[in-house]
Amino acid sequence: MSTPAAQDLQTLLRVERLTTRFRTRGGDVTAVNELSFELAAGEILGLVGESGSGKSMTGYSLLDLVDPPGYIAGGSVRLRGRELRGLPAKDWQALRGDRIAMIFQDPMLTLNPVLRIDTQMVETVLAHRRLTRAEALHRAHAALVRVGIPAAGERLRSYPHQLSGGMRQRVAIAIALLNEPDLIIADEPTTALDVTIQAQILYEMQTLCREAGAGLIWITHDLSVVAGLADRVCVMYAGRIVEQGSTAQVLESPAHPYTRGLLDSTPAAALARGHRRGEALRPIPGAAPPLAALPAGCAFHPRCARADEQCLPPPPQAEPASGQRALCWHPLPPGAALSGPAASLEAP
Ligand SMILES: Nc1ncnc2c1ncn2[C@@H]1O[C@H](COP(=O)(O)OP(=O)(O)OP(=O)(O)O)[C@@H](O)[C@H]1O
Repeated sequence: MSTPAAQDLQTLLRVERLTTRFRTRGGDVTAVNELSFELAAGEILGLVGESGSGKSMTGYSLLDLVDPPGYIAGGSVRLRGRELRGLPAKDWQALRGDRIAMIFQDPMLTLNPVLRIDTQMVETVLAHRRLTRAEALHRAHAALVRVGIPAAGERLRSYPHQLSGGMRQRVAIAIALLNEPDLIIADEPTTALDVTIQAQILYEMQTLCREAGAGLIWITHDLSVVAGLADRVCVMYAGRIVEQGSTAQVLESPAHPYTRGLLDSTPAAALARGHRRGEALRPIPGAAPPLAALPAGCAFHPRCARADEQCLPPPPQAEPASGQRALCWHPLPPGAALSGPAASLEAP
């Protein structure tokens, strides 16, 4: 039998009850609410949800990059068994860009506009590795090739403003991969790219994770990206993970009515499930609530056709070990028909 410490080592990342709040004039609001999930080495986790559900803030919280008025209010983040919460700033500097890398929606959060690409990449390598400049440059070149940048040698001598938006994003991704991190957190980095380039980058990221055993958290609102990329999925709503499980489980047989609603309002997913072209998609009625005015109990209940008075107390904690994946009093039964009418979601 393995000890808890040994189990921690097998699990690349273990997040328990991570909570992040913002101080506002009306009082504190909770943007990341008791998040718990695990990630194994070589595994890809898709973090999905509507805008404002807390996906990016989760990424920043994992990297201890929450700026005031935000603050991490509690929880634990362990990387290979090592607790990261409460680490001194110098330890975080050593970790970021080395063992943990983040790829942002905006590549200019990574790139320095006044430095050539080769300078930035070589500095990133040498900050964490005892290599010669020539070796670091070789590594930078290889990273650019890996993300599909043509004429990589020439690009290395460019400044960021000389590159297209798509090219800048690929350079930012190459920088994140430079030191072969254990954990990569990618926040919608391919949303603005052409579909062919997006597909190439998704393929490269998948290969990298499989070969190097890196864990990848891919933040997105796009379920079709998750379907093609992720091994497991966490679905977020109003700061909470409302459902998690394997990609096949969650996308083919969602247990939470919100996941079901997301799927029913996603064109690519709806088409894949046999919707006819031109057939109306079913958007989720209403809008996500502001954090400052979350409904009592399950935050999704005002938009949920399955809701009743039982949904007013907080929903039960999901316990994946027992097979319960959804934070819901009325989860959809396993294998509920997806191609037929969503009777359970339609207004009575
Ligand atoms: N400075 C702030 N003060 C108060 N609330 C904030 C602040 N910054 C972010 N929030 C809130 O935190 C919540 C989570 O935001 P986050 O950016 O993580 O959402 P998201 O799911 O990544 O959305 P998107 O897909 O649009 O990036 C949002 O509801 C947002 O209003």
